[in-house]
Amino acid sequence: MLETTPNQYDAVHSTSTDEGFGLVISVISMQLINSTPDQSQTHIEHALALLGRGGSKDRCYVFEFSNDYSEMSNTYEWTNDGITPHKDELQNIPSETMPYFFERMLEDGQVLVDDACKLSDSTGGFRDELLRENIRSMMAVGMFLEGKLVGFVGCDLVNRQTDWVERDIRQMRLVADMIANTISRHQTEARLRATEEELLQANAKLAQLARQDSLTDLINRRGLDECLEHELRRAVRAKHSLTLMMVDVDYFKRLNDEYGHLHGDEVLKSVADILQRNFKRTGEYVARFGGDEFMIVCPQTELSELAAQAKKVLTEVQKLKGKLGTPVTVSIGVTSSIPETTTNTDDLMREVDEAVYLAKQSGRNRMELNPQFSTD
Ligand SMILES: Nc1nc2c(ncn2[C@@H]2O[C@H](COP(=O)(O)OP(=O)(O)OP(=O)(O)O)[C@@H](O)[C@H]2O)c(=O)[nH]1
Repeated sequence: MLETTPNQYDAVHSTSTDEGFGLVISVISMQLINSTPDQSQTHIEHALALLGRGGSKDRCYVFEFSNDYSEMSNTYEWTNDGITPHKDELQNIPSETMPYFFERMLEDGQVLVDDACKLSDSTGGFRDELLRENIRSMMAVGMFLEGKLVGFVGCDLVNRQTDWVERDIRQMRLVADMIANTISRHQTEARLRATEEELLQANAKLAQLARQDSLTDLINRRGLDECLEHELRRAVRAKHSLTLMMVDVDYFKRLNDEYGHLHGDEVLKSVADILQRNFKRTGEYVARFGGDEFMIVCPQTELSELAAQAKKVLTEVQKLKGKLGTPVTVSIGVTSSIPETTTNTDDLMREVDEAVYLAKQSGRNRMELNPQFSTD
């Protein structure tokens, strides 16, 4: 919320003196310099209000041109009590509807009208628009950025007339410069923020890619290491069980050799899909460990439930033959425990590796628990 102190009020009621106007300008300047892009609307409108009240104007406004000057829009407006605002209806006004105004603004950088009733017929649509809004006197002063006209700041007197003097133009030009700089600074800051946001998103995407296996879209070995470490620490703290399951495609090298590498890739993707569908509870992670090996981390799961899930995986993988045309099976090793504070992820990896080895030795296409967790 912007506050105007009693001194500032005194000042805005006395801008007919240089001293009064100087004070108003310094108030406007201070507010605009300190404003951030999200305060832009409030602060620029407040600057227009100070300008309007000080100079007993009825309406003060900012218009911004499109890059090619084909149209202009009223972007900020202040109106005195009892004066109709026009901002909403003055959007994307084509320049060809007011050629007189555009030509004067582009050539002189300002348009001054002491009395709209005295404008000649050659001013066409511009005079008609002023009279339609009951504007007798108006002044518009160009806003320039690096020499380019980007819009204008203006004011109207409604149903009353004045002869603008040099001091009025000078004051308006100062405000126009300050507002132009503020808009430009806010646009630059907004662009900077957008770039920062893009960079953050790109970094997040890179971080995600660094943890993702490109063939299966599962998390990769690096991602698995992070998840397993995290879940292990959680299980130790909460004293609950943690299960690690390894799924290894049987005779995958032979499959590659006989049917080609691309076919091998299809097998890996299909197995990954099956695993993802079967292990998607909160805290469960499916990772491609490398080559034809997958790992699943399951916190707090009953062994009997895991055995059922593993059997389901074995069955679904066998059924891939229908889709892929070649027999596919996997061997599954499982290790599960309530970890000690001294347990580390290498321990779990070694245990699960032993379980898979056992499954391979015992004929493949089966699941083995690490012997110390026999379900018998
Ligand atoms: N198509 C394909 N093959 C891969 C990929 N990564 C690794 N491989 C192959 O996977 C094969 C793994 O073979 P092995 O480790 O000998 O295992 P296996 O033939 O499945 O034997 P068992 O595990 O004992 O049943 C190797 O031939 C690798 O070249 C991949 O991304 N795509």
